[in-house]
Amino acid sequence: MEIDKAIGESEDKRLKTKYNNAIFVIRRALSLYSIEEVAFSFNGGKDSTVLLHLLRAGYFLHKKELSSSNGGLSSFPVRTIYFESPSAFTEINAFTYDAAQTYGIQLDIIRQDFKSGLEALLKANPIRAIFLGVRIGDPTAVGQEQFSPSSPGWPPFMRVNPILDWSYRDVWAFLLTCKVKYCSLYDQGYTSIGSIHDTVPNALLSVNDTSSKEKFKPAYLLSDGRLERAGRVKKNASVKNDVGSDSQKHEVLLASVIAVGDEILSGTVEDQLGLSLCKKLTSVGWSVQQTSVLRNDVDSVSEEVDRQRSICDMVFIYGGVGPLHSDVTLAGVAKAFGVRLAPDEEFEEYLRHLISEQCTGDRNEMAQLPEGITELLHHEKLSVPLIKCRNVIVLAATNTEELEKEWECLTELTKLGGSTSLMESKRLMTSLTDVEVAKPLSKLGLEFPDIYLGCYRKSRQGPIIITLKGKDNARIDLAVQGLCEKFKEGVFVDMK
Ligand SMILES: Cc1cc2nc3c(=O)[nH]c(=O)nc-3n(C[C@H](O)[C@H](O)[C@H](O)COP(=O)(O)O)c2cc1C
Ligand SMILES: Nc1ncnc2c1ncn2[C@@H]1O[C@H](COP(=O)(O)OP(=O)(O)OP(=O)(O)O)[C@@H](O)[C@H]1O
Ligand SMILES: [Mg+2]
Repeated sequence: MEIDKAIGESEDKRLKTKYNNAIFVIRRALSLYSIEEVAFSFNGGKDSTVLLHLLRAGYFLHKKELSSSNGGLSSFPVRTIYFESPSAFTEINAFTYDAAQTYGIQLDIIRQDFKSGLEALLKANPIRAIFLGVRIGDPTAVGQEQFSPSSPGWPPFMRVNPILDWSYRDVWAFLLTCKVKYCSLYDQGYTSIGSIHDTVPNALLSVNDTSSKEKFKPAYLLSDGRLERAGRVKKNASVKNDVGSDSQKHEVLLASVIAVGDEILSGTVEDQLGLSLCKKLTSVGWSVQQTSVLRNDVDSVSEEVDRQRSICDMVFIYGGVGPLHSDVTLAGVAKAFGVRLAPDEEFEEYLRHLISEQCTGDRNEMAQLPEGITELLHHEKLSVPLIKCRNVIVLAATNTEELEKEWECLTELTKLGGSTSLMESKRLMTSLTDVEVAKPLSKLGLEFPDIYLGCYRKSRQGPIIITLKGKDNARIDLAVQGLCEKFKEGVFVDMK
């Protein structure tokens, strides 16, 4: 079998591992289900094309083991389904039909939507499992395993995803190493192909050319595989790096700060990062709603993150980030969002640079990130990008110096401060007793509902410090004036 031979002869260790794992999944499926009970969902895309060749190789190896025959593979008996749509690219249709002919595949063309088509297919055939070329990073891969039952509301069958853990680069390494044909659109800058209405060549492959027609490099030259869908026209708005939508622009943004560390709870280590973060957030106009310290425990983290992410605009979490057994923060964040941790090739690359000589094996546990929700925020000053999972920022800092650097980069990258309207504030000190100020202060609160009034004392007998905060300086001045009028002159000292 030429594919098995090509991979065997390749020196790409990673590709060999991916290939062997995929073949293992295929052979497991072929042992669990009879050949009449399986189907292959083929659409001429690159992932589908990889799967076609893996399935042929897997089937060949499976058959060889059963019959100890050494013959070639002239036909491929796995039922192959193609959902043909009027909005498919002609190149995709042509490639799909061509491949079927080349490899002796009997194509079942379905001209219905996925769900209805599958319902009819399963009614008419004993199919129990369907092979798909779904990969981590695809929007539909979230929550899937290599064997995943179809979703509730879909006809019942097993989705088999042999290349779920393959990266964009793995796909191209396979297609190029095996020298197999793929759809011509990939050589014209298309990196992921949907319909003619939502797919254009990937702008990241654009070649600056003086002639009027824009040219593109082939898909396999895209260096950052995470951007393979950049050629898909987005259904809803653009990806934003800045926090706070326009509707929130004039509201105070709410933050929650979470520390993870048994050592903080036992008093062994003092948490200085929380204090520093609260100061920083406040200084750029955020309102910190809560700080919490959690045990190094996945469920504690997931429950707290889940709660805070729905209440606050942004959650900042630190501690418990790394490869140790106690480093559970990312697992907790993943669980809070109902996704799993999955290897992130790009992050792995950064870590490899950082700890290259200590890196053993082909998997780095630290490179596992919450799947489908993670955005890496790069900054030239950081050796490893910051991790942002929707509205949760995972900080790797372990001391205030490191935090300082991460914060600086974060504010530059996300406009943390720029998108919010800064709060104005004033502080007053008085030696009046708390009994004397209590009532007038609560009255002031009712008169100025838009002004935040905070009080604290440095000691039981010492002076009281009153903070007034709001978005409008004039309103703060008015509140201060209102407060002073309730007392004798000179009892409040302006602390600036
Ligand atoms: C064979 C097959 C099985 C599918 N099974 C499911 C499923 O179990 N659950 C689900 O939500 N979507 C299922 N889908 C739909 C895909 O997840 C996804 O919606 C589709 O591939 C995306 O195509 P689109 O971008 O054209 O909408 C299935 C699709 C195919 C082709
Ligand atoms: N119209 C379709 N007919 C049959 N199978 C399909 C169809 N659309 C999607 N699939 C299945 O879903 C998988 C994932 O689709 P997806 O579009 O992500 O990958 P692809 O088309 O193989 O490659 P690309 O990401 O380059 O478009 C396919 O590999 C295929 O198994
Ligand atoms: Mg596709």
